[in-house]
Amino acid sequence: MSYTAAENTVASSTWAATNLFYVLLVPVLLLWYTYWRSSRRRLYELAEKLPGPEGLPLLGNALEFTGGSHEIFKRIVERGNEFDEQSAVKIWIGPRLLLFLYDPRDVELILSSNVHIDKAEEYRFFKPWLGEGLLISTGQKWRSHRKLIAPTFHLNVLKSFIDLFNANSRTVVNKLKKEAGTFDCHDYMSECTVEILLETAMGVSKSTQDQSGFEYAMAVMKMCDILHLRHTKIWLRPDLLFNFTQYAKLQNKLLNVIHGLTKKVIKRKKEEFKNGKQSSAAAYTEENGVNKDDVTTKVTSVEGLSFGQSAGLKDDLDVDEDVGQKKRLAFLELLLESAQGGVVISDEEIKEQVDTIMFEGHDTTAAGSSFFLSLMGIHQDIQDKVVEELDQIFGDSDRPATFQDTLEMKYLERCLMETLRMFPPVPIIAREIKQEVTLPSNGKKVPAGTTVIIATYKLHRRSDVYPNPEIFDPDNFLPERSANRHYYAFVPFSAGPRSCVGRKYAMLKLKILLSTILRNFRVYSDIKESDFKLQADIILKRAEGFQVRLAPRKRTTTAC
Ligand code: HEM
Repeated sequence: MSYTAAENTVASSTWAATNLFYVLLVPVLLLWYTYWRSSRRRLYELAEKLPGPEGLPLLGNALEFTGGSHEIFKRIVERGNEFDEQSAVKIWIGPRLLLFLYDPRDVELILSSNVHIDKAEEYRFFKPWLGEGLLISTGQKWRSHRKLIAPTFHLNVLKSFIDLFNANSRTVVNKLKKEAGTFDCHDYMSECTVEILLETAMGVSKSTQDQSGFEYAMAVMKMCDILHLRHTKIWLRPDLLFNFTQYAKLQNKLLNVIHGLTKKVIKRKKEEFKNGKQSSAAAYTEENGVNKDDVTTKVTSVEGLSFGQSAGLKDDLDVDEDVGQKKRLAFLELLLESAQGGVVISDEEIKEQVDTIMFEGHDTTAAGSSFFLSLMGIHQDIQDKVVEELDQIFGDSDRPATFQDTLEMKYLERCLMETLRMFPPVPIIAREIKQEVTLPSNGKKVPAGTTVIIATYKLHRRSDVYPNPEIFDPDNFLPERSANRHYYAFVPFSAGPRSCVGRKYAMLKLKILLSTILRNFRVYSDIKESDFKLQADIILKRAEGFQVRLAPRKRTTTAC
């Protein structure tokens, strides 16, 4: 078939246009690249002066992140040790400059700031899951939602949860009785944590819950695996490539499970709210006659520490308990009440905050409690001391714990702190630096555009701060040892304006849960902490699972 004159004209002009496009594309790309490099000149100049391992052209140090989670974690820790003399270490992931900080003075500079509050670019992988929830939002939205949510984790509200913490701890003890031999305690801790969150922060009563708690916990764990892969595998970072992988399909399935639960929780709570039904905590308090006067105690600092952070540090959770009998609402109740006018918070925003609290409140405490049980299993002498303290508090009684009891669990608290020191469930915190800063530790300048990573795991193992940092020693948190320590040398819950909003909730719940378990069982572990295979996940975990054995305690009765 031959071309007509008109077809020939069209073909040749298309060809000319294509040629022109390519002729123009090259200089445009060159121009763009020159502009991009020159706009980053300051970043390259300052980065040059920061210490760090050599990288490859274009890829930088991205190849350090190959292999499984455990290998990556091990490699990063070993590479970090090579730079022990330095207070900060830079790496490049492609064009992104990352700076690891582990000197308490530098950590203070970032965490105490009201300016450096923007989360790193990497947090965007959470978006399909958590939307603009408290963990990743920024600016005015974060500020107003933080102001709204922080009071729902006030000590006065938390005290109304104590009976539910006790009841759920008893349930997990009964479930654990079925375990003979070695098993992974994380599954139990995870399920129980989800159920406690549903009953307390979400106010959904046990009778309306179903099996979805366990399903949810498993989906969260798999979601974290996918997010972790996106953090470490450079080719999974762009959405364009990720969306073509099998991980994207799996992510959609998991999000259906996760969002399915949150939507169900909000729907139920809205219905209850409409019908004027009170929350599980309020109902429990009323039914069981919890002393209302008990709800107005002053802020309590234990052994020089104030619920998970150094006593010298204060945040918006440490406001004076001066509200008297004024009613404070639990998390979801308050959000629903605030949503009535639709001005303070929208339905979509409530969903994002519920997803955020369910994630942040669940996986972190599940890991913390599982590490604690593993360490008790290893250090039998330390476990003896914890049990001795519990015996002094409870004697032969199998009564539930009160708030006052938790204040007396001083040795258990030290063990918990030491667990969070050695195995911080959130091993790194990342911020995007929008303004150039000078590091107090070495006077070096950090350029705007850097992703600063607070390396909590490494910070907590500094030998100049903690003598024998690799040894599990609860006495590290004796008041006399903590007194002169830099406040920012212990930040398992972060610190400053973006500190963990669930810090007090977590500490109170962990004390009741773990004391209940130890009042009922002796814990054993055959794996020493030096042999733990730590996993570089979003949340720090053991790759081999949290393997422990339990034996019933002699004086144990059916319930405590
Ligand atoms: C042992 C338990 C916990 C640990 C170690 C922990 C640790 C942390 C850390 C390190 C951060 C800062 C993260 C970052 O900046 O990237 C954080 C933030 C947060 N945590 Fe926790 N957390 C725990 C339990 C909880 C609980 C029980 C809740 C809620 C019930 C919770 C809710 C949150 C929220 C909402 C944020 C974001 C706060 C903001 O940016 O304003 N966490 N947590």
